[in-house]
Amino acid sequence: MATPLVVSDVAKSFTMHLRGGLVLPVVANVSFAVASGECVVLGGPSGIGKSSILKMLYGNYAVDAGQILVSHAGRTVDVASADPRTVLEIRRSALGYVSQFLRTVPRVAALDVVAEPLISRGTAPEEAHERAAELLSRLNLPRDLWQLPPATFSGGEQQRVNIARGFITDHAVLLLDEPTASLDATNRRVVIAMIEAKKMAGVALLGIFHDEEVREAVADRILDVTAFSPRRSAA
Ligand SMILES: Nc1ncnc2c1ncn2[C@@H]1O[C@H](COP(=O)(O)OP(=O)(O)OP(=O)(O)O)[C@@H](O)[C@H]1O
Repeated sequence: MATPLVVSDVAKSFTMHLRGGLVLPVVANVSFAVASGECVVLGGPSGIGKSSILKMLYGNYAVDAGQILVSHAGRTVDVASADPRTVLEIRRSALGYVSQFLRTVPRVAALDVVAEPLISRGTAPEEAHERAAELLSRLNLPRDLWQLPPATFSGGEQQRVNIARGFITDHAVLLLDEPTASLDATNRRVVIAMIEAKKMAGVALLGIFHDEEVREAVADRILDVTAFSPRRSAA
């Protein structure tokens, strides 16, 4: 079976157009792979480029160089050079992402927000809603919130909706950007167990976790992003 995620020689810099075109190099020569059933955690100090790496992998940020190979169902796609339509297709079928904050859509109920990725992959709405309800109940989201749009939910409630939405599919690769940052200890433990279940199912996980307890519990390997920082020698 092909390795689900292979990153090779990726580089990224930001050009600050409002600052006379100042170029800020963020990472260079980023090379690593995440195997099926493995959870790799991106480490290193604040501002070193951890979130930028996740955003490039998900196709939110363009890359200056390198390849981001995602394998799924016998084919491999390079997210770094894929056209937008292919990126959307790979997100739907193979590449999941739990961002730090939920992007709420007005007037869409929490249960529908969570069920949507399954429905868009062809699961019957009833079955998708059942699965969404299971996840929301596992994450202790009060049942009377399920039919409400999450816009007015607390930070931790929104984060749990976001986690449920990200975990509902069986994507081969799952990117996690501080999914437990706003959670209490009980729900952090639920998320740790959900990550363990994904590993058992053979998913390749790559995440950022500032919480040490969570990091220790889930990480098979910590990858220090300082090694990819072009600014490290200047620091
Ligand atoms: N869209 C952007 N435009 C310009 N600079 C950016 C942009 N996104 C990130 N940066 C810069 O890139 C560097 C890396 O930021 P990034 O958010 O990836 O770091 P991080 O390691 O995830 O930090 P933290 O742990 O604090 O979240 C920072 O210097 C940041 O200011």
